[in-house]
Amino acid sequence: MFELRLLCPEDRVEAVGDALEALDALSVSVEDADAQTPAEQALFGEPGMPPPKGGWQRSLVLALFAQEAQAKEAAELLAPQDFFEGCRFIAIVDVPEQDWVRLTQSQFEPVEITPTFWIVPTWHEPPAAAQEVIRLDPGLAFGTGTHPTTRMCLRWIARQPLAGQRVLDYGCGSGILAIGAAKFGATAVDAVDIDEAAVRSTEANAQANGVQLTAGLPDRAQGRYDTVLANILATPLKMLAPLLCGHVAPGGALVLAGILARQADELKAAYAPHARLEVGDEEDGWILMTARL
Ligand SMILES: C[S@@+](CC[C@H](N)C(=O)[O-])C[C@H]1O[C@@H](n2cnc3c(N)ncnc32)[C@H](O)[C@@H]1O
Repeated sequence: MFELRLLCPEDRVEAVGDALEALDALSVSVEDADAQTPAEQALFGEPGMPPPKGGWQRSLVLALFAQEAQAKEAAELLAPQDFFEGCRFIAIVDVPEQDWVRLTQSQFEPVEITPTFWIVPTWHEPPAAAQEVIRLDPGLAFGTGTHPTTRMCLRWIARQPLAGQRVLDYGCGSGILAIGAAKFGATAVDAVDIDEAAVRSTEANAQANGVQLTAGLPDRAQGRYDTVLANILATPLKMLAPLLCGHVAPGGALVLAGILARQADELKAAYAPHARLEVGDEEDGWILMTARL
């Protein structure tokens, strides 16, 4: 295995990742180039820090190729092109397959949502107590179950009588919430995201989990839903208030995450004309807010 390593500014990461995948990279992963330094950034924001929009300011893009010639060819093809601007080629490194697999796998362990509901990477056996399992491997889209905001939404899903419901996952990322809703009985699930890579990732993950859903860009959300889930961030959630509430059927549930505890009041105020938001869960400084319309 050969790893092509590039340093990319945040706004080039997606284009470069897509191009490397199109050139037969077996996988593309992204890391914080400033990890372990004072400039290290939290991926999804932390109390007191502005959340990075979609990634780190300086990202290390790591593309794995089966052959060294493929990695060299990819570097040579991409280097002269405009979209490579601002990126710096670092190296092509021979990575022993076993090390790479072990390293990736060691970073993603099964995640317990409830004692009987687990997120399990494909290389792990589900725990014996698991009755509901979402199979998910790390990819480019957000949502592996390791972030508190995702876990709180999944815990909420596990507590609800979703059987027969129409559910919307707005800002689906990997599709983890939409897949969870389908596993817990929702019969019509729409998953939407502004990021096309997230839409593709959701489709692939749904298929791998044997669930039916429709994934697309935000205009794919149509009509009213019994449950609307949106794990985004406080600022877009405030702007989306009329739109999200407009998608909730009378008596339906609205579930919002990606909100820091100290942002509860501003969210309540933004939603007040449409819905009465309450804090439903809290973990590591993040809250889940819900409303019944
Ligand atoms: C924090 S991730 C959540 C992913 C997944 N739903 C979860 O719970 O783990 C937020 C997602 O919302 C998407 N997003 C951000 N702003 C959006 C908007 N205005 N409309 C739709 N999707 C948006 C992002 O592309 C990203 O995939």
